[in-house]
Amino acid sequence: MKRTGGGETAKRHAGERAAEAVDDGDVVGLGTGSTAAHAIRALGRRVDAGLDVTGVATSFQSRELAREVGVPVTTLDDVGGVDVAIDGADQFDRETGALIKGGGAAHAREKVVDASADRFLVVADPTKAARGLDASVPVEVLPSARRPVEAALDDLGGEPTLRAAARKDGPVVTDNGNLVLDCAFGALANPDALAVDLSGVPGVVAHGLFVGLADAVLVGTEDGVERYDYAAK
Ligand SMILES: O=C[C@H](O)[C@H](O)[C@H](O)COP(=O)(O)O
Repeated sequence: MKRTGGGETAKRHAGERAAEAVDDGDVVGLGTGSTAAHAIRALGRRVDAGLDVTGVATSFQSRELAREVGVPVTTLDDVGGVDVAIDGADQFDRETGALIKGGGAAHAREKVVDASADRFLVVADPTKAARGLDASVPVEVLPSARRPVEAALDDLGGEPTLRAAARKDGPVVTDNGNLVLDCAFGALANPDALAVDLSGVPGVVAHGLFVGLADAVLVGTEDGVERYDYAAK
């Protein structure tokens, strides 16, 4: 999947604002992607300044970055849930706060961590804002289930494409050892219903529709941050 651009300054503003919302003693879900990375770096600076936090990583990449910037990491096994999760999005519906995630193929672990959060803050740049959702939905599938899942996605009105690796011959393989089908549905008339349908397909590990999870989306701009609040969960 093509990673969307978005200005680095805007992403940094969003990430830094989210990191400011973390309290001393919090367990923090560490999202994946270029915008969440700004939040992890900002958290690292707050840890240097004395903040006591522990992170739960959502991917190999976010764990590596956390270690690099000095944010101690633990696992959901150890803590059960997080106080606040900070994560990016590929597209969000301004009206409802529904998200499409998984541009970095990390959405399975992200969903577990983000859903376990008391507060889930999404960080984004303005290119992610939309009226409704119409981006392709990443669907992580067991390798052995690829063909039947493709058929089921087709039955649901989607057009699945196996995500190819950028610097390896063959497909993207997720941190969980699975494949990703990017499924185009066009404009999503009912994301909630589609989310339920996708979750019910045998062989689907996780899909990138995050409906009713976000408490707020912080959209960085060149000058500051716009905040959208939602009544989540
Ligand atoms: O799998 C990756 C994640 O869902 C990311 O949070 C999402 O793709 C947004 O990434 P970025 O902030 O780099 O646009």
